[in-house]
Amino acid sequence: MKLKWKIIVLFNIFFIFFVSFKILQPEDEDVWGDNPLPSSASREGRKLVKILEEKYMLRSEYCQADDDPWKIAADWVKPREIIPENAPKLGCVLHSLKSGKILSADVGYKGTQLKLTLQLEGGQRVIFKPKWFERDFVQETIISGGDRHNGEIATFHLGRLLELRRTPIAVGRKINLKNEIIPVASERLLKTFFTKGRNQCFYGKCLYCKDESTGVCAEGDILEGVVILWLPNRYPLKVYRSPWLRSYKPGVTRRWESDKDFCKDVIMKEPYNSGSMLMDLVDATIVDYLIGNADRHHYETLGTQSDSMVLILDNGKSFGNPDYDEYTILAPLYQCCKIRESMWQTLLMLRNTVLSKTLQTLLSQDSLEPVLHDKYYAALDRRLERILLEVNECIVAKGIQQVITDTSTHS
Ligand SMILES: Nc1ncnc2c1ncn2[C@@H]1O[C@H](COP(=O)(O)OP(=O)(O)OP(=O)(O)O)[C@@H](O)[C@H]1O
Ligand SMILES: [Mn+2]
Repeated sequence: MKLKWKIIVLFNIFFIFFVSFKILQPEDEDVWGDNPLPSSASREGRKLVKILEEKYMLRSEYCQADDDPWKIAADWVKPREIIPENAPKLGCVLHSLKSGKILSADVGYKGTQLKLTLQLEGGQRVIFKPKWFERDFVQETIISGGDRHNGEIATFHLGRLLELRRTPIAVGRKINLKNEIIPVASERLLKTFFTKGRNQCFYGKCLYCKDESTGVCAEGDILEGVVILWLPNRYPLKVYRSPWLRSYKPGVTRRWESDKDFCKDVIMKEPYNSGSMLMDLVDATIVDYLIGNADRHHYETLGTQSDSMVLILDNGKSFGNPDYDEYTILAPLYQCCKIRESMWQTLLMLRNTVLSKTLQTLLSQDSLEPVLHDKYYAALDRRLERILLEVNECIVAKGIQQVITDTSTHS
């Protein structure tokens, strides 16, 4: 064959290989299934999701022989965070929470809702909030209904993604009431056990725990719920009434609901006139709007310093309706028109479904997956946009200097 023909044949072979490779190459968009990111954001978004998954997914569930999970978790707690940004042992702690032997079980310690206080092997105290609803159950109103155990799990991981890390460590667990609770239950808890058909039930002791009609039932002996790690006692919790408290009485409204200048008064007074409290409340508001929690009537700080963090404790009244967004939850944000720069940047980063995609991956690691009904992922992305819209409106009205506050000062 002449050289010229050899070159033509070789060129054709190369061309065929090149075209076949391009045809067989997997489409990037496949990763997103039916719901691709907008094309302009897709490449950047995919990269971000990958980075965040890399950062936040649990690598190993298992503890090393010399790991003490309870000491690890207690050492994590600092005045402004419950877990560190980088927590490679989180898998070990969550695994211990969901599988640790239950040494004793008692009625809930505080609060109005049914819960258990458990002591796990190694002496760790935890709370167990039981499952009441299926994932697709829609609550009648924003403040009605019992706790959603899955909301506690989702909010813990959402708190990590938002770089707040002020939500208590929570993990799904199925407990066998007959084998794991009844043999170690306190007398006062045991007294509240009863059966309904073949299901084991109990009604515990709390404000709303009355009798069998207010009890919760397992499926057979197995009760699904969330285990929440108790915070170490070295920091006393201090309770504050939220300035944006709802009235809870039909027909009665509170001042913040009608007074657009309400925040002006709040920021003049203790404890909001200095320290980190006001901006911590704005952070909590953002979490609450995303999860649909209109029930943060009180909040607690970890410790009593002016920069002690506002804990985002008790997230059970969440994820009750994926199709309804309660605007007034955002009142501290749109009335005060202030947001920390770090929070703003994080929210901007999580746009274009990065939030929902990443959270979905993180939640898929919980043994109770799916933790949330699919509809809530669209709700999270929609609510995130709404928050950013409010921030923009504030910037237009007041100027960026007034609205975006410096992270380093917390306030
Ligand atoms: N992880 C925790 N570590 C330490 N203390 C906690 C923890 N979780 C809850 N508590 C304490 O127990 C109280 C009641 O817990 P929680 O708010 O979850 O219960 P609740 O029954 O839903 O309360 P409420 O009726 O006020 O809504 C909290 O206000 C807090 O003081
Ligand atoms: Mn509650």
